[in-house]
Amino acid sequence: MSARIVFDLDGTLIDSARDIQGIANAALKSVGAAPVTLEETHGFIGEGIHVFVAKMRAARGIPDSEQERLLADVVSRYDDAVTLTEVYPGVRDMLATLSSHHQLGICTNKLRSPCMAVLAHLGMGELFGTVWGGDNPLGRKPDPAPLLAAFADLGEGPCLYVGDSEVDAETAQRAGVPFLLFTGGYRRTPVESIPHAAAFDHHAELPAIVEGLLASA
Ligand SMILES: O=C(O)COP(=O)(O)O
Ligand SMILES: [Mg+2]
Repeated sequence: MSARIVFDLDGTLIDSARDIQGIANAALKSVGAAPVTLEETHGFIGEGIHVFVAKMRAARGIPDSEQERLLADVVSRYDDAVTLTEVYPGVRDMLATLSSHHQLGICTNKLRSPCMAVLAHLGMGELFGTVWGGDNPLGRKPDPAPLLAAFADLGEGPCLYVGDSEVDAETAQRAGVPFLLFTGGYRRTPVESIPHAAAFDHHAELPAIVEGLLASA
């Protein structure tokens, strides 16, 4: 049975935290603040770049009045922040396998422009029938609207959402679709506390999980 499978991006298909840390620290340097660590960066990703910058400011005691200036600084560097990003092990084979039977899409809170830039840089731009970024007019995850729109773009068939975070799990729940949790991304809480239909540690596991869920649906 052909299904519609939508993926989150940061922390799910790609490990982009080093690039995001780099542009965050360039912005922090411009206001004389100390850099953020990779671990802090993981904790700030997932709710869009506005929230990232707000959390980054809070961690360094930078006032609200600096939000827009820092946000503009980070966004201005975002399209070029691709060189340190890595595709998680097994992702390319997994996508090749799934795309031969199913329709694939992306629903991320990353802005659409850097999302398309990093997908193009990694040679993955052609695999997805639809891409919804965090600056779409319908809303941002955990609002289910962009996820539902992504599924609608992909036509017919059962729906699955694959992500790495608490926000993704809530989005799937609100959209009424099964959630598949990649445990190796940027989640902040234990796997057991994040609602999921299935969890996996390596992307090579995903095609069999998908077929199992579709067979039992
Ligand atoms: O917070 C972001 O900018 C993007 O994160 P996501 O791809 O995990 O939705
Ligand atoms: Mg994510």
